Amino acid sequence: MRAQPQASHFIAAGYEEDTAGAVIEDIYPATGETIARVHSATPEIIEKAVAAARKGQAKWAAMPAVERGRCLRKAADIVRSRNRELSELETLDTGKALQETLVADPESGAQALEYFGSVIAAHNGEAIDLGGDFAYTRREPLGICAGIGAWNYPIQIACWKAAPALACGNALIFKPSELTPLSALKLAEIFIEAGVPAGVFQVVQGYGDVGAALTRHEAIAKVSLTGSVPTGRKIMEGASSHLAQVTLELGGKSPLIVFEDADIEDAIGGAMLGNFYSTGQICTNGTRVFVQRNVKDRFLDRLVERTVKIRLGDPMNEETHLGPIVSAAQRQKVVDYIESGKADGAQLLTGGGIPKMQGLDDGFWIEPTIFADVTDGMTIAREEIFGPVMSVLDFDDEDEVVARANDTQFGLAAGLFTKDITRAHRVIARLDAGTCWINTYNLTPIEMPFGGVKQSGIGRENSRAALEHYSRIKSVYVASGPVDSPY
Ligand SMILES: NC(=O)c1ccc[n+]([C@@H]2O[C@H](COP(=O)([O-])OP(=O)(O)OC[C@H]3O[C@@H](n4cnc5c(N)ncnc54)[C@H](O)[C@@H]3O)[C@@H](O)[C@H]2O)c1
Repeated sequence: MRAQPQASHFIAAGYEEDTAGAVIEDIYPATGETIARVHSATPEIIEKAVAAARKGQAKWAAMPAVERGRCLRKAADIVRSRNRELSELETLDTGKALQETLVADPESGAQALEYFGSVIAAHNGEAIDLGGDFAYTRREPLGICAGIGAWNYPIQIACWKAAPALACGNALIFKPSELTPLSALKLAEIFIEAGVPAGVFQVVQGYGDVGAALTRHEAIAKVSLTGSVPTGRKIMEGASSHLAQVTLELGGKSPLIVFEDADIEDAIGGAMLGNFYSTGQICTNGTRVFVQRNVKDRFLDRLVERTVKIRLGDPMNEETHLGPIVSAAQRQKVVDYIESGKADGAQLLTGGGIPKMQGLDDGFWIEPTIFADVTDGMTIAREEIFGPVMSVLDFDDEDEVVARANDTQFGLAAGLFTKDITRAHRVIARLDAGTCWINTYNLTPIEMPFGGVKQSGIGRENSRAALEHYSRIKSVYVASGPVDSPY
């Protein structure tokens, strides 16, 4: 299987190559085959991208917002019309089941383009009456922004950053994860087709050093990262060299709380969705499932019954539920966490191994895994695993579970299941998390702000909140009479 792009980077309005850059092997996680080879951006490529962004951004920012919005909505239509092609590419790059990518990946990107393409014309400054004199504010773009992506939702991440950035009149230089370089290039082609000027959305490939070079570049006004907490720290440090703004969407170890009065089948559905979808490679996953003690046995019995029915297999087969993990290194990390869970005395209820996959044995497979009797101090309850490993913990009462849920450096997401709606709101208000769900899990509609607190991040993506992070306010005082000067 080959998915070789025309060239590694997308600069100005077309593909560009510089073979002096380090080679990036793009591997199909289901088979271990190399599907493409691209080169990491050299300093010359980065400078070309910055120069083209300067030109393109000036033109783009001068267009009325309603026209920029029209281009973004056209891009949304093109993404939708190529959904299958883009989904297949995303499946090749990530290994995620086509059953998922067909409904979730390009489509959520299209929703971002459509949403920001629609709301931007109404995103204006304000007029402030000062009693005769007045002031007004302008919402202006920041200039050139850099987007740096993780590998779990490549085209969605590119769109979640590009849509609000471009809507506000910025240019975006996007660096995909080195593990998933392909779909952002297709998005760049689509923007050009939709009428977005050259240089406004560009793609440079690279490892962390390219992300670091972009972050430290003085022309970059803002860096938006989706990635891990350690990378977030480095980006904040790099951006501080010239006080660039940051949006950081980082990792998590989110609590999902099941109270005794919950609809148990729903709660199990939420816990499975929030631990196994995308083979567990979702930042908001509710990987600490707290179940109230008197419903624990019922919960676990049905959870295992339902989990063993999950179908692993060829990701391109639309009947397949779960594909492999993205890379051999990430799979090894997951295996190590499973071993640590066993060594710490958690009870392995199902999974925990590398399955036999006929014809796909060189892929990076792992079974959906459930541990019960997990306690707060165990490594599997404290660290982000980023694989299909669910930890189930018991609790007795509300105060206790809130304190334990909050006892973590992370604060990305949280969820709870209960029929007592008063309790639902009371507990949600007490949880340290940026994105929460009541009686469901992991739904992230574009209209809802998305992001974390504590070490899970800074800033918000999606919703009108994202527009605040990609524009700056200019205040203008307007006098209506002579200057009242004592001199
Ligand atoms: N909050 C969210 O929205 C969200 C969504 C998806 C994934 N994530 C998180 O992402 C992580 C998994 O993704 P990952 O392994 O690709 O993360 P990562 O931090 O290793 O890499 C993310 C990106 O940062 C780049 N990078 C690495 N070092 C850099 C540096 N010094 N300067 C600039 N860029 C650098 C990488 O090349 C990659 O493109 C998990 O922690 C997960 O929770 C968060």
